Formats: sequence, C-alpha cells, structure tokens
Amino acid sequence: MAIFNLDLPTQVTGLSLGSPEQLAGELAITVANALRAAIDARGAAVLVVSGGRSPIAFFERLRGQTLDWSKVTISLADERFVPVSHADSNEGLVRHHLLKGEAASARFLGLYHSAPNLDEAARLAHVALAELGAIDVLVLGMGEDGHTASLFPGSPNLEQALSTGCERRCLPMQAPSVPRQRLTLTLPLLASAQLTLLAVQGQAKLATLAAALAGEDEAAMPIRAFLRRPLEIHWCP
Ligand SMILES: O=C1O[C@H](COP(=O)(O)O)[C@@H](O)[C@H](O)[C@H]1O
Repeated sequence: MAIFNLDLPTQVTGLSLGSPEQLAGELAITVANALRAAIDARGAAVLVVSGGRSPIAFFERLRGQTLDWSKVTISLADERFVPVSHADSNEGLVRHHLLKGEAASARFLGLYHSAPNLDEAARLAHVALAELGAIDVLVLGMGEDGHTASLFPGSPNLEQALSTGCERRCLPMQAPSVPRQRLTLTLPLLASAQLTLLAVQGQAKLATLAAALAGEDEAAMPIRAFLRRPLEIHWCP
C-alpha cells in the first residue's frame, strides 16, 4: 500500500492527517472505539500509551471520549527512571494530561518504582506488569533514530528486549539523550497488543520511516520490529 509516498507492507496501514490537532482527534476516536469494543466483549480494556512530548494533545482528546473509564487499565510502553514529579516522567505526563475528569477513574499501572538502581526498578516493573492483562490497544511513538518505546539502538539489553523469546516484560535501557536511564516493555509484550497504532508527526519522522522500511536490521532501528507486524500509522506534517 502506498501512502505518504511510502510503500507500506500489506499488514501496515497509513492514515495521513492534516494537522497535529486532527491527528490527536482521529487517534483518540480510534483508541476509544477499540476500548469500547473490548469492554463490550469482556467487560474490561487495557491501553498502553507512549510518553515523550507529542502525545499531549492526544491524551487531552482521549480523556474527553465517552466510555466507562472505570473498566480501563492504562499503562506505559516505556518510562524514564525519574520520580513521577520530574518533568521527564511519562507517568507524570499521563497523570497530568489523561487521568483527569471521567478518565481519572481508569486504573493506572506505572512502570516507575523507587529503587536503588535501574536494574532493580526494571525487575519491579516486570513483576508489577503480571497484573496488566491482555493489551487491547498499544499507541507507540517513534524517535528520529528509529527507537520506539525505549528500545534504543545501541542500548545494552536491546537484543534481549527485541527477542521474540524474551521472558522479561520490562528491561532497563540506556538512551542517547537525558534522562538516559529508561525502562521499556519488551517486544513480546508490546507485540501481543490486539491493535497497535503508531503516531508520528513531521517530515523528519517520515524520513525515519522510509529508512526503516528500506532495511532489515531491527537492532539498528527497533521500529522495524513493528513494521513487520500489523500496524496502523497515523501521520501528520
Ligand atoms: O523518549 C521517547 O521518545 C519517543 C518519541 O517521543 P516524541 O515526543 O518524539 O513523540 C516516545 O514514543 C517514547 O515513549 C519516549 O519515552
């Protein structure tokens, strides 16, 4: 399928939106529909979201969607090893922009734990994630280096985190930018989502997608692991 001048593999669909506001609104509707369907089917829904700066508008649109938030569990694809009060905390971002109003009744399962070191924090997150349940919707972001979640090219543990046989739900990662210490969900857990959406903005990230589609090496560009699986890309300039 060709969209944004990219040749997407058949299992990948692409939606081109006119602006960041349109992308946020469209993504919120898509996610809310999938959560409602999960609640109708089994009485509960699980949503995993990404952090960074770009999801803010999406979070604010999503929290306004009408659905039974008390039946929704929300977690993170990745986290920075900083306390929730820190400006770089992904949990802080979700608490500030998504878990407000009706959406405040959702259950939130965070990845950050106060621990003496990153390895121990990742182990505690791995244990806590046993309570997550099957993921209905995963919303990924992507960096210009081709990282997604906190699966960073060149990080120790990346090979293990990208392995389909990885038994850890969460592993410690090192990012090239501060805060360097990260926690990431691993590929088997991320790839188990019923619906995976990738939200990307701007020409630079489109060029990253084109580069990712042109090669094979997942360790060089971890987003490739998701371009081989069913994926819905939402892009805007
Ligand atoms: O560090 C991170 O980067 C990616 C991309 O963030 P963005 O602000 O450029 O969209 C994000 O998906 C990930 O969750 C975050 O921790």
